[in-house]
Amino acid sequence: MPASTRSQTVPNESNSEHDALKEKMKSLLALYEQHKQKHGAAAAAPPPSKNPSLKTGTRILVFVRVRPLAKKEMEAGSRCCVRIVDRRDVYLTEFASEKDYLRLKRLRGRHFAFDASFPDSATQQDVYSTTTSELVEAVLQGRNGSVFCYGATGAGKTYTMLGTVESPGVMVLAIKDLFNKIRMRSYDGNHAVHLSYLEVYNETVRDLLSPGRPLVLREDKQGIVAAGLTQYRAYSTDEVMALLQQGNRSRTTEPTRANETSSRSHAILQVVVEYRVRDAAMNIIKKMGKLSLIDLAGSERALATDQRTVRSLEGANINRSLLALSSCINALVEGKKHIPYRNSKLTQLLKDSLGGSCNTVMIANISPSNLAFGETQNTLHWADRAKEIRTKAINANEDLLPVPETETDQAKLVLELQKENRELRMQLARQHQKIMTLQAHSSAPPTPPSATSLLSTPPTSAPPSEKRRTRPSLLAATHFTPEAKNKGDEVAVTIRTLQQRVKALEAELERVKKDYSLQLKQKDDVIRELSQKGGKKVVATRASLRPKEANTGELKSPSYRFWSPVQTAKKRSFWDITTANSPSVTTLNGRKTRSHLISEPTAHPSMLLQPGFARKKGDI
Ligand SMILES: Nc1ncnc2c1ncn2[C@@H]1O[C@H](COP(=O)(O)OP(=O)(O)OP(=O)(O)O)[C@@H](O)[C@H]1O
Repeated sequence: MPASTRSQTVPNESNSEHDALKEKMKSLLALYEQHKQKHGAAAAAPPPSKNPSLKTGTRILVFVRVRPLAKKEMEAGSRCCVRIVDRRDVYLTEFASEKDYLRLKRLRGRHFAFDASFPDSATQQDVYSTTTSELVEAVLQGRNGSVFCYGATGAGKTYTMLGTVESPGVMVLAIKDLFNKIRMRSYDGNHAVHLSYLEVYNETVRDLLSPGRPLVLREDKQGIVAAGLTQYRAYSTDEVMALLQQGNRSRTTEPTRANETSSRSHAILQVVVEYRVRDAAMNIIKKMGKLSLIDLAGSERALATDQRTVRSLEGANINRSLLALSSCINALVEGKKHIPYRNSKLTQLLKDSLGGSCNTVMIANISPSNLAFGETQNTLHWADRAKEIRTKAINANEDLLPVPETETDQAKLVLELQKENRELRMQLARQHQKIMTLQAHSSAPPTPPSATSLLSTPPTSAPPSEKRRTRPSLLAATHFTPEAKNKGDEVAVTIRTLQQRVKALEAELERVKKDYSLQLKQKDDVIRELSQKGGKKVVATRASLRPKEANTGELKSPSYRFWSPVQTAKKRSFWDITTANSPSVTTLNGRKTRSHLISEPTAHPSMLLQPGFARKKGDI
């Protein structure tokens, strides 16, 4: 066959094949169209999600932390019965008892899987970043978060939550992170941070920032709240740390057989962040996120602790609230309609964290010692069960409040005025410092002139006008001319001059003080007026919180930032508690608190005192 003929035949065959394919495609498309019309859009949509978390909310994240073997445990010849596998699983080994001759040398073990598990070498930062840092970020987006530490006495709950000065725990790291994140986001003071710290002891709720009468729980729009609980407006990490330290000292502790300074109460630190954002319609919206950090009391069995005295009642109450917590967890896991939150104060307070729309994290603390096998097994079982709890689907702050523009402007103005007030107070403090220095110099005996002072004697030939303009220097007054050096009367004259200058400066300071006080008062009035105009209580302002008093112009303690709606029986300010009024051995209503461990006053408010926190690594 010639090439030309062949070349003609091939396209003819291919064309018919091509047409057949085209026909097939057409019929398939028609079929598809028919199917689409019959089943509608759903046919093309992906199948409904089988992930229950999308329907029922997010799962509680459960982590386990193993603490190092304690000295006592090592001395008692205990063995390590816990192993962390792949940073997730916990392998618990039950060693046969030496007296159990039948099972001698036989081992039993069990695997538990968690979201992550931390070996005894894990740092506080490791624990914080894995468990809590995401919650802090979510709080800044208006979502609530809770972290609670569970475990037997001495398992390391307080260490994990509060930590030590050298290794601060989750509470401190979370607040540090929160302030850093706020600083990065807003430079205009848009975020307000309020803080409260309470304990539940023997079924009573106590304010740890302002210890006094027990608080009553009531339910309002925001959930269960402790009426009269101090809300502290915080501005920096340092002051929060000092507050935590102070609050922790007021916490009820008792030596138990299992732990020398065992926390006998459940402690709840709540940090509320309020801020304003613009929505799509450019309205200003108020948002709020709440972070709850909870250090539960030891979950040990009654026998492990001292059962003879007050401890029996205390232990019963701890067990009661933890039992109530277990019942709630069981009811939540089983999907029951009624969750028995009302069975204890603790569960009432944790209602939001367990069943509400909240990101919840649980850190179960365990000891690695085989002597604590029973407690460890209980904790792991409990934690394993808690994994199944699902909190409500997160609905980033349902109650967003639109804020009218005028109110925002007012709020901004209030913030600016507050800032200005702070600066004025600082200036006042500096002036005060100056006069103190002057007074110290005037009461000191005149020092003989040094070579340098002799050389630096100011020229006497300066024109009178210049002399008047320059402020008389104190140092200049102590300079002696060589001729006057040996003359006693010259010294006396100099002292007199000095005293006159001090007096003049004191008068000047008095005038400055009066000026500043007047300015501060005026600004306070403006702030108060603006707050009242907005129809809202501005919790943070000094004027709205401080009782009316004569303005002496003296520096005030930061106690004005405590906001207690209900007066407590014996209300003390922050500084009162940490200094003069603080008894060296504290028993509050018969309770022992950590403050009995403190012998020296705090050197600097920003320093975390060891006794206020978990004991040192070496002590265990
Ligand atoms: N991860 C850890 N690294 C080093 N030391 C730790 C660790 N965890 C706990 N400890 C130490 O173990 C001891 C007991 O810890 P902690 O007081 O935190 O226990 P607890 O669970 O809070 O006990 P309680 O319920 O009785 O208050 C402390 O001395 C603490 O410093």
